[in-house]
Amino acid sequence: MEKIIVRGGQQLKGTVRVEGAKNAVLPVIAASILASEGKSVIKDVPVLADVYTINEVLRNINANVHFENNTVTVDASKDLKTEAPFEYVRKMRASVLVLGPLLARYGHANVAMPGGCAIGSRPIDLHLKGFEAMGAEVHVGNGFVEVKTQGRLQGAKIYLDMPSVGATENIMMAAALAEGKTILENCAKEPEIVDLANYLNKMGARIVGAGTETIRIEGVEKLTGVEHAIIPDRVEAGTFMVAAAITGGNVLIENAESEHLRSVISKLQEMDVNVQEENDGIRVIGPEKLASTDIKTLPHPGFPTDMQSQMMSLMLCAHGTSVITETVFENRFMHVEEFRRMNAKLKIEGRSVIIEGPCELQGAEVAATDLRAAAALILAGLRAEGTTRVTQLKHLDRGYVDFAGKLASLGADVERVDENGEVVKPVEKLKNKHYNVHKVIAELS
Ligand SMILES: CC(=O)N[C@H]1[C@@H](OP(=O)(O)OP(=O)(O)OC[C@H]2O[C@@H](n3ccc(=O)[nH]c3=O)[C@H](O)[C@@H]2O)O[C@H](CO)[C@@H](O)[C@@H]1O
Ligand SMILES: C=C(OP(=O)(O)O)C(=O)O
Repeated sequence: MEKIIVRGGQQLKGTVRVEGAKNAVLPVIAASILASEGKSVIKDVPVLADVYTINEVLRNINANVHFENNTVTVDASKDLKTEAPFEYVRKMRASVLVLGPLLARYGHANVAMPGGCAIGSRPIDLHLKGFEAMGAEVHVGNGFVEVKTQGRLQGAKIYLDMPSVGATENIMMAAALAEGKTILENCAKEPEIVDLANYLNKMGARIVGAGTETIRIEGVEKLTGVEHAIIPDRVEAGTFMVAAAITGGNVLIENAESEHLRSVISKLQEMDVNVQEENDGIRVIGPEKLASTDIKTLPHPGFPTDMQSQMMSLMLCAHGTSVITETVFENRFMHVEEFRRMNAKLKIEGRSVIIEGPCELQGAEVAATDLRAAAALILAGLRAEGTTRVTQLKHLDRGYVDFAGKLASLGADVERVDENGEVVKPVEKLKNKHYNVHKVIAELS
């Protein structure tokens, strides 16, 4: 089994560059199948397992997809199939984002139901209610959700019970090709929603209001492939900000967009971390003594749930009592048990975790329970006494490009090895696993 081995105690110094955002690129790649003519060229794409998974979903429905030099090219101009099987949705819930585009373009989609995952039950009822409001019939059975409509979808007024990111994206993509006007209220305001709307508008869509509570979409008859560069990953940036802070280091996080990170910056400052906004990114200088604070996760612009476990690592090292309250997902505390193995003093009370810091963190063998927990355990390992070994790295590879390598370039004593103790290069491994087969097929055809 592969593991990341961290020997704690090094202060991180230097510059690290943030990749394109996983949570922006997945909906953008899904949206590319709305283009019935022209090629879509998506740039600044991170080399992540999730990107390969969404590419596979698209290939499986007959789109032509290439991924090279951080660029994904999609040609969806020929007729596509309208089904996405469970093997992809199981690996990555964002596969359900093909529902809206397929429904809007073909009047039909049949996608495996995503099911629960380590952070909560994660239903898609709001996506489906939106499609129904636009005239689609929804049928759930045998582990699949089938949506269909006679003729085009009809624009509608839709109020989301909660500002779901995925529902906002799926409905916005469907409405882009619907007949008439859709008004989507109480929608998600995340930067990734704005990136998707910008991309759709370049394709020919007519969307206004993305990034606010109300999005208005005037449906158009067709969309065309275009070029688009993905926004920087605010969660990867935030994770490196914590890495700098937890080691008392001094790191410039290049390409980090401070406007997307206001809530994270504000909490770090409350903890006495020095955060400086520079022209090319954000510099973070860790203090000698971290102050405690409280955090409540909320939809954007509130504190992001995807930074909750990393901030928990930092709070373990802060002086005083800190409280984290998770309001977005009902089960996103699986990492607490793993932190306890590292001598962390914390307890769960309902939807909150109470942390008594500073804890004398000790290196231990721990298992990642989800994507962000993987990063959080490695961050704690940077500060712990002794050696930490983190397993279950499939979670990490979903959302971080060579996390161990980037930390090592900042001076961390960290390496990723396989069961024989051989050093693993995750990016090359991913490329070899996924890319070559398709390259050969493309060259032969
Ligand atoms: C690929 C991607 O972009 N993933 C992000 C996206 O996930 P995702 O789009 O799945 O998250 P949502 O915003 O939809 O989920 C937020 C909450 O709404 C609930 N809900 C959602 C849809 C629905 O139909 N019914 C319902 O009850 C969920 O169970 C959850 O409790 O936003 C989350 C919240 O910021 C992030 O943690 C994920 O990293
Ligand atoms: C929860 C996350 O992603 P996903 O929605 O793809 O599971 C995440 O990025 O932290």
